[in-house]
Amino acid sequence: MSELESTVASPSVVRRGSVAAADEIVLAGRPEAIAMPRAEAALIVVDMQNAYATPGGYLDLAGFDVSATGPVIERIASAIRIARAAGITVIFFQNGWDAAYVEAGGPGSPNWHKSNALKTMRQRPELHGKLLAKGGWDYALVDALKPKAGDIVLPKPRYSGFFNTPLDSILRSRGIHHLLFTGIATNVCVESTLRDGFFLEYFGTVLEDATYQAGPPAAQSAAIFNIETFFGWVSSVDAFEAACANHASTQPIGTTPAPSLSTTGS
Ligand SMILES: NC(=O)N/C=C\C(=O)O
Repeated sequence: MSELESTVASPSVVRRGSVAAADEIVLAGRPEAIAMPRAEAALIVVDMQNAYATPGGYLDLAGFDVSATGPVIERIASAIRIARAAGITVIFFQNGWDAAYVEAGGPGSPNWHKSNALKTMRQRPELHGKLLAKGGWDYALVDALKPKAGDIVLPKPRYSGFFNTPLDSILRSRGIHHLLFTGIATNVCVESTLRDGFFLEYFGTVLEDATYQAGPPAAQSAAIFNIETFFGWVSSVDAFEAACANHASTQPIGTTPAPSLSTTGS
């Protein structure tokens, strides 16, 4: 038993309410399995744009390694397929700004100083107007992950999907309390959105094999540690698929089996 496990006693399955809904799924995860009604869950696809996932896009041009994003794109495509088949709302985010970068903020905004896209464009003026600009290739979602009718697509101007977007009101109006996260980057926009969701009383779970970091592998590990330990739960695309395949379970509360998810692996 790890030091953390010995100090934090946990139930085997976390459930928001005390009653298991008929459409409940139980997702294997860490530090516990987590139960959620499908009608109260949304799959969040964070910033799967050429900027973040394609060679020649912003992250690549700014010096971040995006060579391993192919399998992540495939797993996100699987998660989207599973969610749609299970009737779970799918929400795509697209990060960026208007072509004149008014929404990015000027020197009075920390975003102007910290955004590596803006910094890259200042260093390489020939890129001005290309990175994360609405309407351009860099801003576009990758070809393999295109929204379908019924999905929701939200632009966002900062790392958190809750900031200056209608996400909270969209979720509240639909009675959604559980957010399943995929996308890039785990340690920036995924973690920022999951953290803000935590403060707004949303239960956040990251499907870790459907995410990828901006930076070294340690950035992924640290984000996953933070989420598992402080802000939410960690699961996988396979566990999501298994949970949705088993959603017809009629077991009464207290006897729900707690699927296990190994703490080793990606
Ligand atoms: N989508 C993200 O996580 N973005 C990370 C960095 C940036 O947008 O500059």
